[in-house]
Amino acid sequence: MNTNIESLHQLAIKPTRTIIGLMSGTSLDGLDVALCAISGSGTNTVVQLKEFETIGYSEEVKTEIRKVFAKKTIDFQHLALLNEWIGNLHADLVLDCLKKWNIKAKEVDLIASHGQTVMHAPKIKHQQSRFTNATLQIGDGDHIAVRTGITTISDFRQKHLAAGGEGAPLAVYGDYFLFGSDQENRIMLNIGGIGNFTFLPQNQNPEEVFVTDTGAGNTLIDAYTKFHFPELSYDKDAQIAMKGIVNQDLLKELKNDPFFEGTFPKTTGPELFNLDYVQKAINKSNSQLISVEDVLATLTRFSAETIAEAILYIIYQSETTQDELSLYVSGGGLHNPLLMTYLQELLAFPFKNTSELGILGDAKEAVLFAVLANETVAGGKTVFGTKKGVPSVTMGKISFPD
Ligand SMILES: Nc1ncnc2c1ncn2[C@@H]1O[C@H](COP(=O)(O)OP(=O)(O)OP(=O)(O)O)[C@@H](O)[C@H]1O
Ligand SMILES: CC(=O)N[C@H]1[C@@H]2OC[C@@H](O2)[C@@H](O)[C@@H]1O[C@H](C)C(=O)O
Repeated sequence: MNTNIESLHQLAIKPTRTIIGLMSGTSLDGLDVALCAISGSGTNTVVQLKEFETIGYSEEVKTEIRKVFAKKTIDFQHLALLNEWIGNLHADLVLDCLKKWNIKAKEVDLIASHGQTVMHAPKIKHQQSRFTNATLQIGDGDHIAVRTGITTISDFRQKHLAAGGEGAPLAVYGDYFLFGSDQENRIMLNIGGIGNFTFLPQNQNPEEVFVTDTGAGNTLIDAYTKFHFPELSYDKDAQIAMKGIVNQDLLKELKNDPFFEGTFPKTTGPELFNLDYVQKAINKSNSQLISVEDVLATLTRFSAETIAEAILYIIYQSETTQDELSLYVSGGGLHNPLLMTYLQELLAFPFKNTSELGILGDAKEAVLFAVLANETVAGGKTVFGTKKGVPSVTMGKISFPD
């Protein structure tokens, strides 16, 4: 037997596995690195977050990724170069973290790597009849495994596509395993570049679990801020948006897109929600003369309203009353005070931070990929029923270091 298969078997039967989850999302702010101790699997999964770091990307890295990110036309050679380059970059960032944490590579059982999404193309977006849903993450797992010496599980989204999903959101699996409760109905809301949420009913029936993207989270706020203030990558603490007022005509036009009329669940990305989207809405609503501050206030309100409307619709469908619900927020949007004030205005139930459930909000997505890798080696299929969007599969490809 290949010794790698034997070691995989050994780590699958260990009581606790040390798994590093890596997430680099649509905001291109950096790589989230979460060192987790994970025992059990499925709904018996227990995670202890041992260490967490977000390592900011340098301007050079952001510039190289932006050359292909969410673009229809790219230099194909550059994409091939980046696939290897990002793999090795992520491997180096993991090695830096291990050094800082004083942990040896051989003490880590697995790396779970999401990679960098460069294109998300559900059929509803590309609308080409002969092709189905597609998504592409780069930063190949073989490079991470060879460079770190740690077995790496990566490219989680392709199995989801193969089994009929849109390749996202994957958060639902980890959310259900880690945060399902028989004490309350829960909404696990993540506000990254894109917003998404999982609904976890108190009855804990996996067939009633639900997940969807909601539309823009921070991505339009970030893009518009960067366009007008090139030295800034986001509107820190909503300092700019707070000086503006919401323009109702622009808001109405921003919400006037087929994405919002499509049935749930659905997924999206910066392929749709980008500067061009904002510019078109400004032109159509004749709001060319409004201030940058007003546009940012309106974009912030747009994110809040579309998140809130999606949540309220799903709650209504599930016949859950609002006083039986708690909402746990994670992702960078949690730190935007204006966005959070708007959301709280629109949703009447208690807001909590995922830290109250033992996982730091900023770390949640990286932890979720560690949980997915744990399922791949030590778990099994959880049956989420035939509901579109949550295929009952384990995900990820295994790369051995030698
Ligand atoms: N203090 C703050 N004030 C305002 N916004 C903030 C603050 N801190 C973080 N953010 C927002 O959070 C973003 C980063 O969020 P996060 O890291 O969750 O995104 P991501 O993982 O890249 O996204 P996705 O999950 O959609 O792929 C920043 O780009 C910024 O818009
Ligand atoms: C294709 C892709 O990378 N999608 C991301 C993105 O960021 C948020 C939202 O859009 C979500 O669908 C997904 O990430 C999280 C981790 C998910 O799959 O649950």
